[in-house]
Amino acid sequence: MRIARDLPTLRAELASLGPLALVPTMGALHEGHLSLLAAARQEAPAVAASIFVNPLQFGPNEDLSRYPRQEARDLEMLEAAGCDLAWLPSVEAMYPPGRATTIDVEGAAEGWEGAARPGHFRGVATVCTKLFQQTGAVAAMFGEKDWQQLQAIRQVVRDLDMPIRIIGCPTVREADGLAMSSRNRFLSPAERAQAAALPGAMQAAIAAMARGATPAAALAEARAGLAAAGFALDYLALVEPETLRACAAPPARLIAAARLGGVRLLDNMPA
Ligand SMILES: Nc1ncnc2c1ncn2[C@@H]1O[C@H](COP(=O)(O)OP(=O)(O)OP(=O)(O)O)[C@@H](O)[C@H]1O
Ligand SMILES: CC(C)(CO)[C@@H](O)C(=O)[O-]
Ligand code: BAL
Repeated sequence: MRIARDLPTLRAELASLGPLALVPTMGALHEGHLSLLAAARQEAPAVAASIFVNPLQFGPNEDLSRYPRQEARDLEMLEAAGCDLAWLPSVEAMYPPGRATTIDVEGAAEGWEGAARPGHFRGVATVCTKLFQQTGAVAAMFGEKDWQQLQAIRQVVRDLDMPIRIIGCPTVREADGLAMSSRNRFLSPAERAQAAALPGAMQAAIAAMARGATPAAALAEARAGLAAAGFALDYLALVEPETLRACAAPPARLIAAARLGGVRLLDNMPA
């Protein structure tokens, strides 16, 4: 596996690779990331992964400094997964002094995560645009776990006529249903045992609606159950899958964000 940490090296390595599918990550890799790498193999002859903890997408009071970093282990995992190229830019390589351009995305990026984390999707859209430009990837893989992010990136690529295919990949879950996430490691053992109640409550709400319960009643019951289980719910809502506009009833996407202890969990499911 080739490793590049600056743009000249990246360009030199790219010259000897064929068309590329890119897996953008912030590192601290797990099975969810590996599923994106496996899917990338189906999209192009060469596979690249980027690891970059992007300061631009973190708010001033968020967890940038404690975001998990484990580069040596990540590189071993990428190598074992058959990745051809690892792109690990420094913050200076990604954002040299004097930069003055960002990508502001509205539409799918409005509300929900966009409201809870002001500036977050500006940071995500800017870094993804740069990663697409830097690598010239023909396809990029994103997890459905971050559903609004996936739709926001599709919005950017559509609006800016970018010649890249955006591929959404299913959420990989732990045995008890919790969506895998790099931040799950910050759950205490008691919180970890409790965490699967989030997807559990979402599934129960979807099942109740399928049996004829009104969405309002089904979601109210899920909210009450989660509050009783110790979650601080940011949102639990039915939305149109692509626009992320709130909608009254299925068919829809059920999206949720909830805090358990110091950890913010995201999840979503078709409803
Ligand atoms: N459980 C998962 N299943 C499928 N894809 C995932 C999963 N978790 C993360 N991804 C995807 O991997 C890519 C990189 O995500 P990232 O590096 O932020 O990992 P993460 O586990 O989502 O970490 P975080 O704790 O920041 O949410 C994103 O496209 C994300 O949606
Ligand atoms: C897409 C991404 C790598 C951009 O920094 C990040 O938001 C993530 O890991 O989901
Ligand atoms: N996977 C989403 C990246 C973030 O939380 O900033």
